[in-house]
Amino acid sequence: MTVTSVAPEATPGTAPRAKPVGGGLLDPKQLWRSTPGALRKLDPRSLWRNPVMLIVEVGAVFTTVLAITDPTVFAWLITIWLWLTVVFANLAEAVAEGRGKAQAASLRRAKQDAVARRLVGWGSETVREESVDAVALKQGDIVVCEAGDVIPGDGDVIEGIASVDESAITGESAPVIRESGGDRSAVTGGTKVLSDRIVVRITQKPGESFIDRMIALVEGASRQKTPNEIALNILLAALTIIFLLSVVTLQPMAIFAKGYQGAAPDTEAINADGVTGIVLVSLLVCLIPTTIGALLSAIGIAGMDRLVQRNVLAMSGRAVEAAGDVNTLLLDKTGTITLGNRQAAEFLPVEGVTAAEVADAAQLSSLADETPEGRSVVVLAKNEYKLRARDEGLMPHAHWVPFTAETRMSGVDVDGRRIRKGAAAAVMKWVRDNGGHPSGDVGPVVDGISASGGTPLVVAEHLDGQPARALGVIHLKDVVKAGMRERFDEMRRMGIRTVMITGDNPLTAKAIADEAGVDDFLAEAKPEDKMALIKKEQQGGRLVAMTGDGTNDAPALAQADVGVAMNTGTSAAKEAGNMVDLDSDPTKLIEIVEIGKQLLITRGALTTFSIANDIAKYFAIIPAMFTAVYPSLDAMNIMRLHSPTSAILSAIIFNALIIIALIPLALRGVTYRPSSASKLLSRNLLIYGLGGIVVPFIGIKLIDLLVQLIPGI
Ligand SMILES: Nc1ncnc2c1ncn2[C@@H]1O[C@H](COP(=O)(O)OP(=O)(O)OP(=O)(O)O)[C@@H](O)[C@H]1O
Ligand SMILES: [K+]
Ligand SMILES: [Mg+2]
Repeated sequence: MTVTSVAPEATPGTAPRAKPVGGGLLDPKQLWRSTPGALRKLDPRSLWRNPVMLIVEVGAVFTTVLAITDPTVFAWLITIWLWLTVVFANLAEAVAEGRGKAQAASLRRAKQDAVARRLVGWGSETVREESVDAVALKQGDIVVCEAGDVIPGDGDVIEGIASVDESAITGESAPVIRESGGDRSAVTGGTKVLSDRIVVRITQKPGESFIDRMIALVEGASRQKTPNEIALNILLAALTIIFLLSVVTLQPMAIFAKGYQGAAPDTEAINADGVTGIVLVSLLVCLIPTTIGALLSAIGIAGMDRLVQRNVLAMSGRAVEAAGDVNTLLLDKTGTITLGNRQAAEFLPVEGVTAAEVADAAQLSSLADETPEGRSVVVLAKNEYKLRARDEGLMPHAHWVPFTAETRMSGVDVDGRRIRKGAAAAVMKWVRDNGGHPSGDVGPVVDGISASGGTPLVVAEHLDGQPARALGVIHLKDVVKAGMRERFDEMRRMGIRTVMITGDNPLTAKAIADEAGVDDFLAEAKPEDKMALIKKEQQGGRLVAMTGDGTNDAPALAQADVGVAMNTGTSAAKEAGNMVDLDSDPTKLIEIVEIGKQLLITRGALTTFSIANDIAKYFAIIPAMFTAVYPSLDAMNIMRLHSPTSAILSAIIFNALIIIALIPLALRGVTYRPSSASKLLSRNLLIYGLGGIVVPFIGIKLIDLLVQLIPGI
């Protein structure tokens, strides 16, 4: 089996976007621009959501008071660095938020002062047009938009067809078609009609438009803590309490040590009253998990931001996390795994019928079929058999039967002749229901096409007063996208099961599934089968991700843990899902899962690093502090720091600087290669756990070498 190669531009979204991601290294200018925001976040009313940092702030207030009442160089330096610790933490969050600000500003421009042309009395004899402010529109209002108008709100087209410039939200300059009925009826407020005229029924509530939600999202304003973040915060708070207690127990030890040693001279760290207040606060700040406390929300915002960079809007942080935990990926065959422009390649007649007759019937039945499949049938018949497409407009008696995923057929009833084309099982049933007998040579042709991965469409006709009969088969060819097998191998290494879903027959499904390398497939699936499959997976405790665009996908999108709606889809689909892909590229789901994984892994890695850091600091400072009073501890004082005060100050400075040093990593995410969860865990424990223990020893020692030059330390 080989993966068919196609031109690279044929696989939208599988290649990384060229868009500037601004990830990379942190721009110092960005730090500077975010500083006012970081200072505003010192307000305890906003800091209370971050318990670890709130404790640091309370400590900083406390040492400020101590430093004022009993000013020493040591007290002031500690105080300054404690405040810097909180500012650096706020800076991490502010920088992460700042990246969405520019995007929010350009979105605001798109929605500025639009005027709506509201139609009063729609549906009655006397329709009147009035001009109203777009913000005054209510759900259910009817508006009209003509070339040059900005669409004043989200809604569904109920009359007409127009080309629309959606670049304001998608960044894509090519115009798109929006028309009443079907899956292309949704329009977004702030986009611009380029040609023709449409009548739109507003579906949004005032102030809750798609653009409003986008602005709130990219600004991080509507970001709620996710359940995992809350759990991690609780864990951090618990660790904080443990460290708090362990710091408090140092006090009697210190007093005892002083009494026992008696003669040892007082230091600024330990005097006859025990450990000084400044030192107690410093120790506490060193030991509580400040690093992850500082970076946690930046990591979450950055994850959302990475999705936005790829033109995906996550409606909640929870959705992004769920993407990282997904176990099962449901992927449509046509358009996701295959290129999707399934083209008619051949007309194969049954015995007693000519290929030209099949082509003629197939073309007639496809005149009103706007699906890519239908159009390709018309074109092939024209090219191969010189059949000029009849104008459907000239056939007023014709009753067109549109294709639905439910019936899996389309066709026409005209002048005593009924023609159907569609999935073999569906059309053969129609033949039998209309008095016909399945002809013997249809089966092998259908199976032959299917086994090669093609889609067979059986063409049948039913003339008045005669039994229905199959005429032949259309061979629809589709091509598996390049690089699919590699992507699915990657998914497998991450422990994710991929399931291909298709309305096609089991033979075609199997051929494509084998070629693409998915783990499993579901053939002859109707929309409701998707829903059933999702529920079954979820009952086994698995998280499921899927994409969809049609109204009939909406229930499944709502049921899935990660439901990615295509922006071209219906408003029902967009409402139901928890993410929207502005590029409407179903392959994006794979990238979304990768981004979610990276978010979780980054958070895990930095938590490990932070806690390992705190433990290392404990062993770095405590011996240095107590050797003054307990000379026997000298053997443990492997770091040979200059003095107890320099040891503590160095640790506090290190503790603050490591936050700044890790902001780029928190924003960019740790790099990872797809592998199983347990392998990743052990690898991260090794790198970030061990690194977290070693780095503070080196960092504190280096800072100590500088700090000891300050007089009074
Ligand atoms: N325009 C059409 N007219 C008649 N039959 C069609 C048409 N398009 C598709 N079919 C038939 O209906 C079946 C189901 O189509 P449907 O679009 O639901 O699924 P699919 O395209 O095979 O897979 P996917 O769910 O990935 O889109 C197809 O396999 C084909 O046999
Ligand atoms: K710390
Ligand atoms: Mg389809």
